[in-house]
Amino acid sequence: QEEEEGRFFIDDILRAYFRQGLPYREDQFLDNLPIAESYDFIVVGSGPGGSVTANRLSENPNWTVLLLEAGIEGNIYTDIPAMNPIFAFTNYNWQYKAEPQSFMCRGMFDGRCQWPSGKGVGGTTLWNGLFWTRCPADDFDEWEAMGNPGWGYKNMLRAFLKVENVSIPELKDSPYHSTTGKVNVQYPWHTKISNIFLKAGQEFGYNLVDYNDPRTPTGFSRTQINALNGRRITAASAYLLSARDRPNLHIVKNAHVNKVIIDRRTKTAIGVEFEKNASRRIARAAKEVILSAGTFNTPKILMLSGIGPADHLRSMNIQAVQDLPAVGQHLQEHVAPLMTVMINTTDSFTVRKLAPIIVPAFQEWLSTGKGLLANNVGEVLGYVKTDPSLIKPNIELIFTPVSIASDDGIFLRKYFGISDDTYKYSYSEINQKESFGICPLGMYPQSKGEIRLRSPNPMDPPVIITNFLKEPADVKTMVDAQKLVQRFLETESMKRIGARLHPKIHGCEQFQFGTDEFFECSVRTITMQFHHQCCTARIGQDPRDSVVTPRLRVHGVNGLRVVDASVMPKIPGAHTMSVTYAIAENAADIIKEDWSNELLY
Ligand SMILES: Cc1cc2nc3c(=O)[nH]c(=O)nc-3n(C[C@H](O)[C@H](O)[C@H](O)COP(=O)(O)OP(=O)(O)OC[C@H]3O[C@@H](n4cnc5c(N)ncnc54)[C@H](O)[C@@H]3O)c2cc1C
Repeated sequence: QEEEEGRFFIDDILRAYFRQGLPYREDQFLDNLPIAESYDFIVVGSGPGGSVTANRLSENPNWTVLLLEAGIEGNIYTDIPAMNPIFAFTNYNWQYKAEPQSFMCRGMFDGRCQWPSGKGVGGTTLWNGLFWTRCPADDFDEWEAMGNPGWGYKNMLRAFLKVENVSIPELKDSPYHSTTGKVNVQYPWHTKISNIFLKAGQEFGYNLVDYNDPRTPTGFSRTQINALNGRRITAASAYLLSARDRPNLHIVKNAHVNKVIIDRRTKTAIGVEFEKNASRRIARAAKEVILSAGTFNTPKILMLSGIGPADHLRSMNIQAVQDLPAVGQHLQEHVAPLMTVMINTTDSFTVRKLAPIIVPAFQEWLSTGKGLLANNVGEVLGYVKTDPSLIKPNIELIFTPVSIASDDGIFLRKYFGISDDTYKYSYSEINQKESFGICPLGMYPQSKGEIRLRSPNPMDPPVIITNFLKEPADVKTMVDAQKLVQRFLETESMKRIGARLHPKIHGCEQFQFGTDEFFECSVRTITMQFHHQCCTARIGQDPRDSVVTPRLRVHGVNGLRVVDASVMPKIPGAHTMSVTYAIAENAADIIKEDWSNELLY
């Protein structure tokens, strides 16, 4: 009988799902066609970079495109916004970890930062945090001013408008939003406490704004997320589902690319070597290979192919094709302290409160796309300045209706990798007490890390050296940001709910709470990462300091480009997904233009 009931429940889920007009996603990409020997373009990786590129190139019926992805497609659960951290524990995550560092993540297991990145058709958009943010316009103008024509705000805005289909009523007529793109954007279903965050933001001196409008980069807002009717929109659902039946586009999942095959005589990429179903295969590219494997794996594949710092390649016994010292360098990321705020009201969420309502919440999400599960957890954003004389915001305040202590250390602690000792000392006495979280994210960090090969074996994870919080300026910003949060908690709305910072952090006992030393220790101990890794194959004119040209061609190698978050010349003051989509739309135009007259190429 139990089995029958289970069956009934699953059928019910599927029926409700179909009623929403959304196809159930298992086996969307059947992967049952033989792989041809040669295609015009081979795209590696199906995140926003690869999915957009494969879609746009296969719009030309005269071009054949092969998209190779190491993972599999998403499913009904990856569609649920509130479920996102769960997939860190699955095969949808490459399961990389940074090397131990003294600058940050001191309170994590073995002093190592967890560093998730998505593996699947749709890339990291299958289970990321859904924050849809761009950044102040001049971040892109700075990219252009670094010597990269075509990457200023004007072109990026054109690309954002191509990507986006906004369904927030008050933004539909804005010249900075669009209703014709492929990625739906809406506000998430929100909790009651989010209204208090917004009100406190106004009391703190900030307006309610559209943070994606370049005229109002500073202010508070509900988070815009990439979802439709409470369901996640991924790079696959936006860009691949509609294109998967094109006869000239071949999407192959479970295909791990080992390296690019390069004709050493002409220094031209002629194909890729990949593994599928435990056998090693080769596919040839008549025109180009495009790497969209993300900030960690794109430089890894380049180095395995003989493109990278010559001394490092030598140490790995890899014969260099092209000495490019910047491959894997300039790694940047956004970090923040994870701040826990205790309150006197019953507005936050704890495991105890959630347990009895989780099944009804699932049913509500299935039938209406609303409710708790349609919430992306980071539901309000505030773009603020630690120093009023700054010309643009330097901190993004992220408000969550739960804190690290809300779940008894069962789940979030493991997601962040916080060690048992650190958790026990810092949080056990506030387990499941009413609290919420604030993360003041530093938008413009200066510290830089790097990616290196661990070995010449393509299946080995790369070495990730973070170095974040190495630069004193970054530490000062994080200290100032925590003092700013202290001041924020003095607003009337925050005082009314009894908001106060939880003052205890393991390893920081020797410092008095509220001092610079304490705040420095806190961010170095419980370091929250946002996984906005970028810049390891950055655009630039100078091959000594960049990896691809402004046309995204790998310096010194023909027929090879990179289109993903790794090409960003500098980390933008935004979560990086929408920026990567826009980069890829821009890139597709560039590639089409370059091939519009093949004789000129
Ligand atoms: C946990 C998490 C939460 C995040 N939350 C947000 C957020 O809320 N908002 C936001 O804007 N950004 C967020 N990001 C960042 C954002 O998701 C990325 O910036 C974006 O997905 C980058 O796109 P990409 O195309 O460069 O790479 P990815 O999306 O990572 O896609 C790369 C793809 O290449 C595939 N691949 C890699 N190596 C190989 C290989 N050897 N062979 C074949 N395929 C390969 C991978 O499996 C993957 O599918 C988050 C990231 C993480 C990890």
